[in-house]
Amino acid sequence: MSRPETDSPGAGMEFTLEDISDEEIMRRRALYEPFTDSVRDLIDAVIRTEVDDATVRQAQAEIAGVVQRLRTQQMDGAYGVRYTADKKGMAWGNAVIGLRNAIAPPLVLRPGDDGGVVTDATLGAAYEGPSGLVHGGVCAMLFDHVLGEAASVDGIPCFTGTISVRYLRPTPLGPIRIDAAISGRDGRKKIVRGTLSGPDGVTAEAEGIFIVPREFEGQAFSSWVS
Ligand SMILES: CCCCCCCCCCCCCCCC(=O)SCCNC(=O)CCNC(=O)[C@H](O)C(C)(C)COP(=O)(O)OP(=O)(O)OC[C@H]1O[C@@H](n2cnc3c(N)ncnc32)[C@H](O)[C@@H]1OP(=O)(O)O
Repeated sequence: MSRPETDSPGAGMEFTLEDISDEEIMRRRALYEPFTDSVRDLIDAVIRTEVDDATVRQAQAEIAGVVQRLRTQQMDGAYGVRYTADKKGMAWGNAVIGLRNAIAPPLVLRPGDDGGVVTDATLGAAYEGPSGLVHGGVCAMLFDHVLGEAASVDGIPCFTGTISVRYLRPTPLGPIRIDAAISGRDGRKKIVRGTLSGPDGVTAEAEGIFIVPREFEGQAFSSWVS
């Protein structure tokens, strides 16, 4: 299956231009958002089902049938970081924000009051580490992305150089919120801080050093905050 043309601005990063109208984006969103949500539901159902063995085997055969049908037409490789002609980001395969990635919660980011970014999400059974609690690696992954978005609010994408997470108390599965903002700049480096909160307040803090690749210096892409 052919793919849209890919642009490689450097640093091993590739962006793929999808020259499509807003109506086409809306059409694809309306198609894939509920489709992917139903797979998220499936993941949750698989973890928590208590049906008998025969029903599990029958469900497995039905899922295999669906997979086979979807495999009849597939793109090569991963989805890629796509954007529209007016530079709207469509990272729909992304592990954290991907609209077409059932592993992603997916996070939806919005600008924060402090020039940073904020997101609210609900983390269910698929994100469990200790019993009833969010996996520490999941917290780190979400921080990595949200801090990365906060580092990139001026439209210049950054790579994570170093990130450290301080787990203050356990994060219960359920509603969470992440806030992040740039706290300092030093040449191509941006220092970003963030917090993860549950219903009873902050449960973890993170600090990261995000680096603008040399090739991107002075280049403006566009805001990724969707
Ligand atoms: C049209 C489309 C719109 C796009 C709209 C954009 C919005 C888009 C938002 C996406 C948000 C995604 C958020 C997810 C973020 C990831 O998950 S990124 C994936 C994980 N990270 C990686 O894979 C990075 C791998 N590492 C590398 O590629 C390279 O090591 C780096 C990080 C680019 C640095 O390489 P470099 O530029 O050659 O670094 P170098 O010149 O040696 O050093 C520069 C400075 O940084 C320091 N430094 C270097 N490495 C490190 C390090 N690891 N830690 C700390 N400091 C470091 C150096 O000490 C030096 O400091 P100074 O001496 O200047 O004080």
